[in-house]
Amino acid sequence: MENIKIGLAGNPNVGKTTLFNYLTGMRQHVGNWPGKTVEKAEGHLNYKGDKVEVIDLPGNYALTAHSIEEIISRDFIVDESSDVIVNVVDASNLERNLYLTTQMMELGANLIIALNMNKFAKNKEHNINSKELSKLLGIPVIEIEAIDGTGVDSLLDEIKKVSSNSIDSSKKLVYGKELTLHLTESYDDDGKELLEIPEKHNSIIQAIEKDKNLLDVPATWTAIKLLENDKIVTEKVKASPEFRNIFKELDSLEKHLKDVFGEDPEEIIANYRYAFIDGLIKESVDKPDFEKPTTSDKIDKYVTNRLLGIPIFIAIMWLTFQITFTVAEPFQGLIEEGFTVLGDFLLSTLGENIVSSFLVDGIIGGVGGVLVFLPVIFLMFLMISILEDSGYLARAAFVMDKVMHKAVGLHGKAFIPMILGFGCGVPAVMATRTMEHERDRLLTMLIVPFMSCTARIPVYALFVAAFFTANQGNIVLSIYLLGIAVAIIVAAILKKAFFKGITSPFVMELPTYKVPSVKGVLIHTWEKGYGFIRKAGTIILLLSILVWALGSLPAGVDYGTQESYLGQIGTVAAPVFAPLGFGDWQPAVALIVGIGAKEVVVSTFSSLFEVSEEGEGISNALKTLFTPLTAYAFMAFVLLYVPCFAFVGTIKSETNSWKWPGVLVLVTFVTAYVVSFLIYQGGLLLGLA
Ligand SMILES: Nc1nc2c(ncn2[C@@H]2O[C@H](COP(=O)(O)OP(=O)(O)OP(=O)(O)O)[C@@H](O)[C@H]2O)c(=O)[nH]1
Ligand SMILES: [Mg+2]
Repeated sequence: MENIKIGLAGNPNVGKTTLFNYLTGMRQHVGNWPGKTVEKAEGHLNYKGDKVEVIDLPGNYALTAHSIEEIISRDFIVDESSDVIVNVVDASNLERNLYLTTQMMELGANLIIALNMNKFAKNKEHNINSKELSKLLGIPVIEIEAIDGTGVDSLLDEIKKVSSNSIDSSKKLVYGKELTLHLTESYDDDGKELLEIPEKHNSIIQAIEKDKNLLDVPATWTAIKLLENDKIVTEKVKASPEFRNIFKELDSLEKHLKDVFGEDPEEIIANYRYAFIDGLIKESVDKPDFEKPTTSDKIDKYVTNRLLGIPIFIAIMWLTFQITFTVAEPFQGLIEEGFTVLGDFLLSTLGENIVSSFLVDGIIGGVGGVLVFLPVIFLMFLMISILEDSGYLARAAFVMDKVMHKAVGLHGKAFIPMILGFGCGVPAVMATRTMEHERDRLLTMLIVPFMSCTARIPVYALFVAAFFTANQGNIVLSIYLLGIAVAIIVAAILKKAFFKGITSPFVMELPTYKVPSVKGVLIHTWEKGYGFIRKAGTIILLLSILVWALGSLPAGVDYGTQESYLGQIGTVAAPVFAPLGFGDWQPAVALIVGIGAKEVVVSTFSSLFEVSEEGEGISNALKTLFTPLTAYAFMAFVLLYVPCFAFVGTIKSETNSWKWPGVLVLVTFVTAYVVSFLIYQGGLLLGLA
């Protein structure tokens, strides 16, 4: 029994994780937009008596040192003792995909190409001769269909073959006479001198070859990376005793290339890569001279249209909320009734004492108060999963990108994280890893929390049911749009004040539309929904118990009254919120505990009111504290202030300092305060009180 370690590498959104899941039977996140996988995942399978370890890598277009996920993939190929790299390639975008392939070939990786999405290539009338392609590249090319496992057995057979008989994939790579002369290594694999290279021509290679420590990667690769100004490789070479000589040769080669081509070395290398790919495609792919617009192109003519894009985006969100709130309502009522019956039963059997108060006020009031919104949350996740898997979510990001790039100058790659922020801010922050510039990345992290995450939905659901019964969906839509508008404004201000500088343009790739599979959508919905249930059983439960304890102490007070510790804390904090329209102690307490997790705003209210308003329901209790205007200001505050502990913690771990979490807390709190203030005071002026 052998142990074979393989890595799945390739462009974003080509089906690496789909193949990984098929191979390992695991359930890593798959979705129809680029940049889902940001960390590598590991799994394994047994195939014909061998153990195959599989590593799913984040997608990338290049192997430069520009962003974290590129470095992860590169380090994997360079450092880890993998046996085979399976390059998953989208057959319908062969040209672009092969650009990464050439860079892995520069590394001499032991490569196999898994040609995926062949159906989409056929739809475009691209006929790929994979045998020819394989011959030209000097590496095996296997056609697969990752989604149903077609061809996966042949792929595994090939992996087994190649793992014990490795291929030097750099062999067939040619970069024109000029570069080839300068970048060819002096010795071949067997240590035989390659005599045909004229003397002095490959002197940079010879200089690199003098330091054995630099030879864990091909010397040619190091030279290319030096020419490309790669930060990490440059640092590594600087540490070499040979560095003076190497940089001297680099300088003279750079000058030479500039003289000959009149371009930067980086461009020259890219041009050569494309020329190589161009040749490959001409030889091995038969495609029509004029590409017919695909169905995706036809849909995109409207969906990403300059004028229609935003109205369509808003219309889809509107529909999402209408469906969510209308369908969820009856189910919500059922769960509510269930908890009421359970509470009454506990009270009648246990009588009024500390135990029944703990169970009824603390647990049922707290956790139950949030679980009531399970149907809304699940429906919302269902809708998001459908939008995500169909490919629309990437379009939404694209449409927002156009607006924000013009208005704010924010980097295009910021939009996937922002759209993800509608689900949960934590993965959204992780997704900022694809951004090259630290400044863009930090700015994006600071505005992601304004995208309304699902944890806030219970708060909206509670308030719209009480104050805006007839327009629930519309009001929630307006809150979401408010979040987007605030994100744009805050980004513009921060950018002007602290994050000056030009942002590099970025062309966002739009995945092909797909009819989402029922199974895929249900799996996604469940994965997200399960996260909510787990949260109810952990942080929400803990904070509910804390609220209950503070509401019951000091000994002898009536639960949840102003005399309790909870009431005292709220009374001290309440004046801060008075200018925003909600100056009572209960909202103040709810907001304070809600810093832990937004759902706890709801659990706190339900825990406080379930008893004091016996049977009247929490809606009626809220009506004594809020008017529709102050309720709206309160929802806006919940939308905009510090998202939750988990978010702050993620910022801490992603930036490795306490500075940015501090900035985040400040920015979100100030923004929430200012916006709620404007809503309330503006509403008063308009006579909406
Ligand atoms: N029709 C079809 N769709 C596929 C196939 N393989 C993957 N997909 C779909 O393509 C999309 C992207 O798949 P992923 O596996 O998440 O892609 P990835 O390469 O891991 O993407 P990143 O993690 O972003 O780099 C998903 O919507 C998949 O369902 C395939 O063989 N046929
Ligand atoms: Mg993936």
